[in-house]
Parts: sequence; structure tokens; C-alpha cells
Amino acid sequence: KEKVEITKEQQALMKIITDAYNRHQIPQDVAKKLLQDQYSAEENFLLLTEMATSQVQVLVEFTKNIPGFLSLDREDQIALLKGSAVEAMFLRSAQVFSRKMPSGHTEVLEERIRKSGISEEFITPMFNFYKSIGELHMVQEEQALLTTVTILTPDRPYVKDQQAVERLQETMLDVLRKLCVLQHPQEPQYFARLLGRLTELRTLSHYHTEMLASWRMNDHKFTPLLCEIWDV
Ligand SMILES: O=C(c1ccccc1)c1ccc(-c2nc3ccccc3n2[C@H](C(=O)NC2CCCCC2)C2CCCCC2)cc1
Repeated sequence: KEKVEITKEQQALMKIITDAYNRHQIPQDVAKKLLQDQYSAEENFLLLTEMATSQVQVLVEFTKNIPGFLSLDREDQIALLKGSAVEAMFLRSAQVFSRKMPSGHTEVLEERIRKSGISEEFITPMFNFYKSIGELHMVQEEQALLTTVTILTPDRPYVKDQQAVERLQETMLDVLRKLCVLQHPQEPQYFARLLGRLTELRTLSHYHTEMLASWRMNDHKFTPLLCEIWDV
């Protein structure tokens, strides 16, 4: 049985990324807000655009802490952020949804999201994704590295130097693979399952423009940043 060992450098890399991931969190907790009150579709949409706008801002700050990211071509950095923002938002939403909450709270949260204004056809795939992320019981290092791997996807539109991004992503994948083996010794397929979620995430994010357009209300207003990122 091969001995898996995380090197000193990989340990340091993981600490930088995890600390940055935890530091760059949205200040206001959307789950708490949703558990407090029931909102109209309009209010929910406004809440979503506020949360998503600040999440994009913290995502930009987070990527500055990914070793090597700032050495990439400037335009490629933008292409990677633009290409991963919706996926990062769904990944963060899944982590918020899967957080341990007092009994009954998750059910209330699920109900509020189901009734938030998002159209029926997207509810099932979205919750299937949230639940499949929850079942993984990721530790925070795995969550931070999974988001980093998502950001460092070489085949995003308009990325020029894909090899440079691939090299960075491989560095992160190697640490994540070892971490999975060490954290889940009884589940040799855990790393493969984790990467399988990224495929599900890409599929879910593929519908993001339809999901936004189909919110049960007219006149969807977006912030300038979201117009940039969400292509709306
Ligand atoms: O349809 C959606 C969409 C949005 C953008 C692009 C494409 C699709 C779309 C996208 C996320 C969620 C979504 N799933 C959630 C799971 C748990 C908790 C909240 C969640 N949310 C929304 C939310 O605020 N997400 C935050 C979470 C932190 C990071 C930034 C985003 C609220 C918004 C108020 C109403 C109820 C759901 C619900 C729906």
C-alpha cells in the first residue's frame, strides 16, 4: 500500500489557501437571514444579487492568495475569475446549505429556497447538487482546495496560456488527492467522487442565465459587477 505523505511545501500551500478561504467570507450570513423571515420573490432576488455581488468581491480577494495566481497573465486571471464565478457561488451556496444547523433549520432553509422565486425546473438539480456536496462531509481544507481547483480550470473561455493554468491546477490537485486519502482512508474513491462533483457543478452552472431569467418576477435588476460576471 503506497505511503501517502504531504510534503512541508504542500502543508504550507494548504495553510495559505485555507486561511485565505476562511478569511474571505461574506460578512453577513444569508442562511441566518433566510431563517429569520420569509421574503417575496423580489426581496429574495435582491438578497441573492447582494450576496452574489459581495461573494464575487471576496472571490477576487481570495484568488490573490493562491500562490502563483498573480504570476499568470493579467487577462488570463480575469478569464479564470469570470469563468469560475458562478460555479464558486454554487459551491459556496452548497457549503452554506450543508453546514451543521440546529435540527429542523435545514428543512426550513430548504423550504425558503424552494419558495424563493427560482423556477421549479432548476430546484431539483440544484438541491441534488447541494445534497451530494453535503454527503461528502468535506473538511475546510478540502473545501478551500476544491474552490481553488475550480478557479484554476484551464479550459475556461478566452484563457490564452492554458498550460500555465494547468500546471497550477495540477499542484493543487496533488495536494487535494493526498488530503482526501489521509482524511478518508476507508474511502479510496473519495477523491474521484469529489472531482465528480465539479462535473455536476459545471452542468448546473451551465443553466445560470436561464435560472436568472426564470425567477418568478419581471424586471430583474443586477449590479454592474453581476452584469459583467453573469452575462446578463
Ligand atoms: O438561481 C440562482 C442563480 C443565481 C445566480 C446565477 C444562476 C442561478 C440561485 C443561486 C443560489 C441560490 C442559493 N442557494 C443557497 C443555499 C443556501 C443558502 C443560500 C442560498 N442561495 C441564495 C444565496 O443567497 N446564495 C449565496 C450564498 C453565499 C454565496 C453567494 C450566494 C439565496 C438567495 C435568496 C433566496 C434564497 C436563496 C439560489 C438560487
